[in-house]
Amino acid sequence: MKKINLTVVGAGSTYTLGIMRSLVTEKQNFPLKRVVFYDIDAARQELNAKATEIMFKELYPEIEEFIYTTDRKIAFENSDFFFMQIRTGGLKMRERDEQIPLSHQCVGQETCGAGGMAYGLRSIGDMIDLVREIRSYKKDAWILNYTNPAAIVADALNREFPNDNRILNICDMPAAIMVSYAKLLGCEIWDFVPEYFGLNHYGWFTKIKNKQGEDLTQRIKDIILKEGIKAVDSIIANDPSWQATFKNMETMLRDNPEFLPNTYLQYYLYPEKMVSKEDINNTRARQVINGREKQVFEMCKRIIEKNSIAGEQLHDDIHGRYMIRVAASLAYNKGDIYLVIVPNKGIISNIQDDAMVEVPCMLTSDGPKAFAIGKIPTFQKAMIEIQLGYEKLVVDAWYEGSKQKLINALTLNRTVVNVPKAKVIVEEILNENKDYLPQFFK
Ligand SMILES: NC(=O)c1ccc[n+]([C@@H]2O[C@H](COP(=O)([O-])OP(=O)(O)OC[C@H]3O[C@@H](n4cnc5c(N)ncnc54)[C@H](O)[C@@H]3O)[C@@H](O)[C@H]2O)c1
Ligand SMILES: O=P(O)(O)OC[C@H]1O[C@H](O[C@H]2[C@H](O)[C@@H](O)[C@@H](O)O[C@@H]2CO)[C@H](O)[C@@H](O)[C@@H]1O
Ligand SMILES: [Mn+2]
Repeated sequence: MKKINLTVVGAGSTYTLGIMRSLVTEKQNFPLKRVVFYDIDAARQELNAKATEIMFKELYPEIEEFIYTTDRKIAFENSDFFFMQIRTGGLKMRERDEQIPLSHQCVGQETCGAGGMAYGLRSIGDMIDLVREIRSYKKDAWILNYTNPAAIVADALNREFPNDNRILNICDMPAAIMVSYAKLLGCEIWDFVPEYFGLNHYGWFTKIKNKQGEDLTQRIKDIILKEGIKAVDSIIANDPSWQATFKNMETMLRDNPEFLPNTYLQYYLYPEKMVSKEDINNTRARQVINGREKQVFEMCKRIIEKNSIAGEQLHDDIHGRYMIRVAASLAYNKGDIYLVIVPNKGIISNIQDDAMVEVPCMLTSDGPKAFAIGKIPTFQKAMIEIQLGYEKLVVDAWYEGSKQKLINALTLNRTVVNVPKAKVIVEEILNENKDYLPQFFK
């Protein structure tokens, strides 16, 4: 097996340490030669880097070189794989994305509704810029993107790099849900062959089989309706907000038992309930700042201080392992099946071709190959079409600097709908994001 050179872009992320620990778990599947960290925030990255260096010395001495840098040339010129996970504007801007819609009694969320629109508008420019520069050094490297909102980022990257099938947008949510299904059945997520369709954070599992071909769907539904379902992956197991989200998955299934829903549908199906449980002064961003972000960087500091990971609860996680397994299937032409986000091009036959859809794909060194899904039912088709209209209008608006298209986008979005609300929210979001979006202020 040829050993891989990997670059992590946005290496100051709260997820970096978990991904690095997951690389240890997956070292047989995805053996590494060199790891490079790149971030624009040197101080933030350095904490993750110094802790990672210590962990690699203890658990992954086979890695020949580990460096961290803010220099793009050093970071980009020699890698086979790029894991992208930036957050333009940071968690501080995430908080504003959540607060602005909430102040108008609309869902305030990182990737859904008006908050997702604001975050999408900020992410597009940085992501296009980064991918363009990576491509100037490495034409054939695999670029695996986690940067959110993945639906909007995927659409923009597909417009900008239409013939580049080595850019894959990925979400860990379906995998995290499957980890919980696996727990219910007493098996492993890697035993599952999922059938799923939708847009990112907006989809449904239609079937879950095991690798022996046994259909497990009804058993999973029955257990959820009888016993409930819990978040069990290491990052989210002890998080009350994620447990509440998994509880809502049960409600969604009870209200419509046709398919197994993605957790994120809660924001579109129960927007009033989601708004009513929020505290505008303690939205999810604030919880992450006081929770995951604090814990991760405190752990880094302890590891650096002790010069060892001994005694630390440093776990692998599905977020890391999913990305790494996707990468391994591409690198080694394994033909494994994972859910990724790809141009529709007839996969869902009654949805437009240029939709970026999240579907099962076989992953080989030729890139992702999706399986035909055919026609989807009227309810899901209509849900997808309005959301797709919203996503397309947001990306159009970014290119054109069109405020009207943003208002139209939010008018379509199930979390806003009313034109007067759409207008005032767009106005406030643009004002808050002036520095990131000069095209709207010409
Ligand atoms: N697709 C998924 O399912 C999934 C799952 C989890 C997280 N995410 C996404 O991963 C990203 C990281 O999340 P987080 O909560 O750890 O955020 P974070 O703010 O902790 O980390 C993001 C890092 O990106 C850096 N950054 C910002 N702009 C950059 C640029 N232009 N170039 C290089 N680095 C840059 C920041 O300095 C920061 O260190 C977010 O986009 C988040 O939404 C996606
Ligand atoms: O509110 P946050 O920052 O805790 O989470 C936002 C992200 O949520 C999903 O990712 C989960 C993932 O599903 C789970 O496996 C584990 O890794 O935790 C992640 C978040 O904590 C979602 O898929 C992402 O797109 C969101 O950014
Ligand atoms: Mn996601």
